[in-house]
Amino acid sequence: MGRTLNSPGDWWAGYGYEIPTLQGVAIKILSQPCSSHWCRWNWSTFESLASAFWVTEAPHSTDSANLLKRTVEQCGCVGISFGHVLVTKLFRWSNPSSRHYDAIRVYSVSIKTTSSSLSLKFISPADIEHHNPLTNFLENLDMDASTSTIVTLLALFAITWYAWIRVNSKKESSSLPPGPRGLPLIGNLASLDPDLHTYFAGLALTYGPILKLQLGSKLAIIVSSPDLAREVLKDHDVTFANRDVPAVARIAFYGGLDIVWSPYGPEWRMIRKVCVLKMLSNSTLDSVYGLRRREVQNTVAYMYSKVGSPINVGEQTFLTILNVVTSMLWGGTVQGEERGRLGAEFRRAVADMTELLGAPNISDFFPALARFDLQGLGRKMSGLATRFDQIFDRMIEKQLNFDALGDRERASSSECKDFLQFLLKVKDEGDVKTPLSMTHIKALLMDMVLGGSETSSNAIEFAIAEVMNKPEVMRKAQDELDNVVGKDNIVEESHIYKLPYLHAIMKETLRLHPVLPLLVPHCPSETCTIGGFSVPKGSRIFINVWAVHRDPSIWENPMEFKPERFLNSKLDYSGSDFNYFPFGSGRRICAGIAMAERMFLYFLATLLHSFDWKLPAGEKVDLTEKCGIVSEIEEPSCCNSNTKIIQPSSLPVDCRRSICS
Ligand code: HEM
Repeated sequence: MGRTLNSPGDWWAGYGYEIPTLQGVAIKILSQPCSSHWCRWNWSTFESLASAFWVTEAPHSTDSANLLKRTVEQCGCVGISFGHVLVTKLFRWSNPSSRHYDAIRVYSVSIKTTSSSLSLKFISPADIEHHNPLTNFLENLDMDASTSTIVTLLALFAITWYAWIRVNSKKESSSLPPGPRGLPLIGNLASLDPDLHTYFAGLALTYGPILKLQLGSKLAIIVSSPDLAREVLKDHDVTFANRDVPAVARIAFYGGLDIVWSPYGPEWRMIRKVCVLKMLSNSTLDSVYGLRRREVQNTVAYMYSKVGSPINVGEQTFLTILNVVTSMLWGGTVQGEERGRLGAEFRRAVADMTELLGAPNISDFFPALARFDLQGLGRKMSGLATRFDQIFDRMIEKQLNFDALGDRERASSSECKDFLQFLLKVKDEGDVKTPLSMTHIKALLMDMVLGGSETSSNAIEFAIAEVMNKPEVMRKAQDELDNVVGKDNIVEESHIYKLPYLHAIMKETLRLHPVLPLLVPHCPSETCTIGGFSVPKGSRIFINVWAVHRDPSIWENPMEFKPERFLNSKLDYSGSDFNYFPFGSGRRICAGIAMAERMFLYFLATLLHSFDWKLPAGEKVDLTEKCGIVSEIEEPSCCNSNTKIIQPSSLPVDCRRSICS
């Protein structure tokens, strides 16, 4: 069913030829660009449009076929009749009084071109609508010749464009990664499990290391192998350095003006630089070691007062980290009586927020429905965000009043003591290119409170729970601490660099429990090829670091908590090895690694050095994970449950130091 035209200039007007229903086609291969108004397309345009072409029948008579041929010759350079233009005109020439053509049908053709030949392959007419709506439409319109030509041209353009889109979208969908078949409209939403990381890992076993899910109108791509993670986060780092911002994140993070959700660009660079330099760099962290020390010691004192009775380790850890973060931000902490009450309340609010951030939301899958907030997640997030906003407002006001009261020395000092003060100073100084607004400042505070507290405290809680389930690991860590710190000394941050086994515990904890198991979803700014598959611009990319960290082809006995595997390993948190990247990799790697590492090691070292921890005989901590965007232990390691008691054992037998506070 094809015909090849071998030489430029060769042309063919078939009449009832090759395909019985095809009555006539005018083709002339253009060897020269054409100047005729009939033919606006030169050869290269012709080539580029070739895959989305339309051929139109000539009028239904031998004469008109000849006329067609003659006309083509007269025009000198008419290519394949683009849709109806030629035919319409020809028909009018052959029978100017009639507006009726009884046999016009449109067939789509796929045209393959090489430098000197053009082959036409007619797609079965049965597949194609016989009464083309455009033709009918044109027939029924009462137009003069020039209007008709304009309308025809416009329609033609629309058809060509539509065909081009269809051909491309077909091409695109055939090159997308594999994935489970979905239902019309909702795609795979019906089968989506809220524990995304385990659900995705299960799917990867069937569909391979890159797969797709259609979530309403949103395409999700899931990557679960080191090689493909490298392609996304290293080879195409810039393209994937964007975020697909969930609707609830816009609410919580002031429209996404923070570091985590900002699109890649100068504004993101500016706010990230400000935070990293002035809050999260090693030199700033060194300068505020006193704050960490004070908070950790306060927590130890609190635990000491509870020796012999159960404590909620997760809550205490969270509060310690939160106090460190807030005292770095604006000098505020929660102490005394408020500690238990506010700690729990604050923790719940932060956990609720991160849970909402990871929750499947119809507003994301069908953005047109976002304004209805069908699941009420936006409303919930608004309520939580307002509480934080009020705290930020109070702190900012306090800071501004403090400066206005004329603590001149402080106000004029270039040495800003806390981060909020520094941010307000940067805002007032006003960088013209990328100014920092009050909304930016609040968005950054939200990043630090949310990003800084729950991630680190959940990781520490996982570590304590794992260590408690493996008394031999606890013993080794305590032996190392006794050797380096001494039994009756207090752990200082300077000790942590001499504790390889403790480092190994941290790495192993983040291997088995990367607290952001799918990182923060990335989003390509343009369509890209990953693992040979097309990953369309705007899709939501989940990198399943949790699955990579448990891949038996990479890790021996991956489910076992075994810090020793890291003792002689070069793996670190830099994201340069895609077998292990709990903090992500590339441009959007975690901005708080230095702080997380210090807090984790210093706090865990202090807890293990200060107390013996034990579970009731025969008990194990259940480490089942629950995951929004951040994972946590499903059943908190808490005192409320009779079965999961974690306690520092009572003095004088078990407190490991003579000075516990
Ligand atoms: C154990 C603790 C932590 C872990 C495991 C962790 C992990 C991560 C991960 C996986 C990402 C996303 C990377 C990506 O999308 O490719 C991230 C982003 C981020 N983290 Fe952390 N994080 C921790 C602690 C912290 C702390 C303490 C802070 C700051 C106080 C922080 C601030 C941030 C920020 C601002 C981002 C966004 C970076 C960007 O998009 O440019 N994180 N973190």
